[in-house]
Amino acid sequence: MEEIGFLGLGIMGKAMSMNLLSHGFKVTVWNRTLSRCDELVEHGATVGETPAAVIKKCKYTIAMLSDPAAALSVVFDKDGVLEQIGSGKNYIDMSTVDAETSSKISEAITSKGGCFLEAPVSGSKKPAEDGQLVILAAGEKALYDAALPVFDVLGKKSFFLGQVGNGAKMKLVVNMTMGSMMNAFSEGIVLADKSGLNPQILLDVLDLGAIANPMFKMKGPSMIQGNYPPAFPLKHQQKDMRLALALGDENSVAMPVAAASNEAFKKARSMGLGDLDFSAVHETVASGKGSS
Ligand SMILES: NC(=O)C1=CN([C@@H]2O[C@H](COP(=O)(O)OP(=O)(O)OC[C@H]3O[C@@H](n4cnc5c(N)ncnc54)[C@H](OP(=O)(O)O)[C@@H]3O)[C@@H](O)[C@H]2O)C=CC1
Ligand SMILES: O=CCCC(=O)O
Repeated sequence: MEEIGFLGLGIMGKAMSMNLLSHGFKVTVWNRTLSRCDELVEHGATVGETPAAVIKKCKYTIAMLSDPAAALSVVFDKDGVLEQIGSGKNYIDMSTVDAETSSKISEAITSKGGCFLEAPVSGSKKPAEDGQLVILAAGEKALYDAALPVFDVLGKKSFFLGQVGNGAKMKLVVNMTMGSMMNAFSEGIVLADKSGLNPQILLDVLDLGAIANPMFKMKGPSMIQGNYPPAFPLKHQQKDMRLALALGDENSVAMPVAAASNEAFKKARSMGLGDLDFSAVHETVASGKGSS
């Protein structure tokens, strides 16, 4: 595959573009805060001064941006993707956004002759570093097929889910489930502790039973310590809960558990925890500052 463009070098974008470089891809990077490109340049990347410059240079460009506002801004604003997109150019947005945002981007790109694929991912910082993401792609099938050599480096499994919007929806359903599980887990840890049990033993018991899962196993020990080093920032998890609840509204699906979990994540944001890992929602229970 030719040179890959990469827009957005946050926790995920940095790990993913680093991974592409270490697998021999030529990568041209851009980040809103340009200094974040420096480390990638040390590992062989080139810098594009604007999203438009990256699109001009590369046949394939990937974006990994924080939220719908960022994804739209990078495409539609001055010096954005749309200024250089056209026939022969391919844009793959791997950010977690809602189906409406993704469709807007898709329409703008395809109406100028470019190809579009949405491809949000499951898996966090470590899976991104290790090329173990799960890729949830939808849109132009020919672009999906062409991108498989890249997805094979970034992930352990790729799904093609059909029309644009299906990847975004699948991602939101997964993260809605994950966010609700995290709240139940936090309450369990605090309940064990306050009722005189050893939370570490709770982790051992959970890990041997029917609800054992990698998230509890990986995050439980640091949650008990009150440590929340950011892998998946809490502000992004709350964004995903919000977008999933909107999807529930559109489809008349009652989601009382997700709604309560969203309140807990909002509370955590109001406590200044938005840049910590999403497991920091534990503090809303542990500190006695719950959503009531
Ligand atoms: N972290 C995780 O575990 C996972 C995250 N995701 C999703 O991936 C996406 C990226 O997440 P992550 O890397 O963790 O997030 P970060 O907060 O670490 O990075 C966000 C990136 O978006 C850029 N950005 C934010 N606002 C704008 C804007 N208005 N214009 C241009 N660029 C902007 C930031 O640039 P700047 O450096 O200038 O701020 C940065 O490059 C999100 O959609 C998230 O939900 C999906 C799976 C896992
Ligand atoms: O969107 C973030 C997902 C985090 C994960 O799957 O562990």
